[in-house]
Amino acid sequence: MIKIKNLEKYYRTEEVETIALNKLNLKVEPGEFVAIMGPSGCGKSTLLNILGLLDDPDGGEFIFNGTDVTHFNEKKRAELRKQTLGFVFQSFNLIDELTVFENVELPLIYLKIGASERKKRVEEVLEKMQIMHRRNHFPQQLSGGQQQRVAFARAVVHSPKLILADEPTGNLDSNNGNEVMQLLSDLNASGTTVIMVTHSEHDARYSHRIIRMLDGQTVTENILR
Ligand SMILES: Nc1ncnc2c1ncn2[C@@H]1O[C@H](COP(=O)(O)OP(=O)(O)OP(=O)(O)O)[C@@H](O)[C@H]1O
Repeated sequence: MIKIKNLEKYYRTEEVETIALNKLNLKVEPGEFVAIMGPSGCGKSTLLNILGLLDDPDGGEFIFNGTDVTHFNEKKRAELRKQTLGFVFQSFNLIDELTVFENVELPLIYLKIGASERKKRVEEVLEKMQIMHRRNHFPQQLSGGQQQRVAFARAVVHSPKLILADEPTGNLDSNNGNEVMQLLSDLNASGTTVIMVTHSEHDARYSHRIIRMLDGQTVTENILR
């Protein structure tokens, strides 16, 4: 699903140049659940942004689903993003002015799916995430755990091939955190590829493989199952 070769990313400010990714190599097969770990500043978010087609690399090669996307322009990246990717963030990133239902409906509106099909799919996923009873609430009226379940519903409502999760339990207590990790595991068990950045060894143990990064490179790998 993902083949990355010698990936490079630099950040230049007036005085300094930071090498965020230094000829990084990575392969992820369809159906895998991979955790990415490493100290602050080692390049995890930079890598996740490139994997999520939110940013482009300065060097190297990125093959996604058999297509070379290294030099895709923003229009092509956005198209691929909305069709095939789902994002889950530490800060949930829900839109405060929209209800639960409307937040989850958004990816389907972007895909120009009709209203009755949207309603069906949104209700289905809200049921699955056990948050249907809050469908007309606004994000601020929900607990952290409930907000993350809504964010999950939004991430998966269009059945993406790949879920990218950035510290998905970072703002949750351990009960809600475990629930969210179980949701990720269930999604993965039903065929969705998952790549998750985490600082938590506990969360990483839900994955199949832990990739450890240092100074913009992958350094070790632990195969868990
Ligand atoms: N927009 C930017 N401008 C300049 N430097 C940046 C920018 N974004 C990231 N960097 C630098 O690139 C390096 C990698 O950052 P990145 O955010 O990918 O690390 P990280 O592993 O995700 O860290 P954390 O665990 O703290 O979130 C760091 O040295 C960081 O300071």
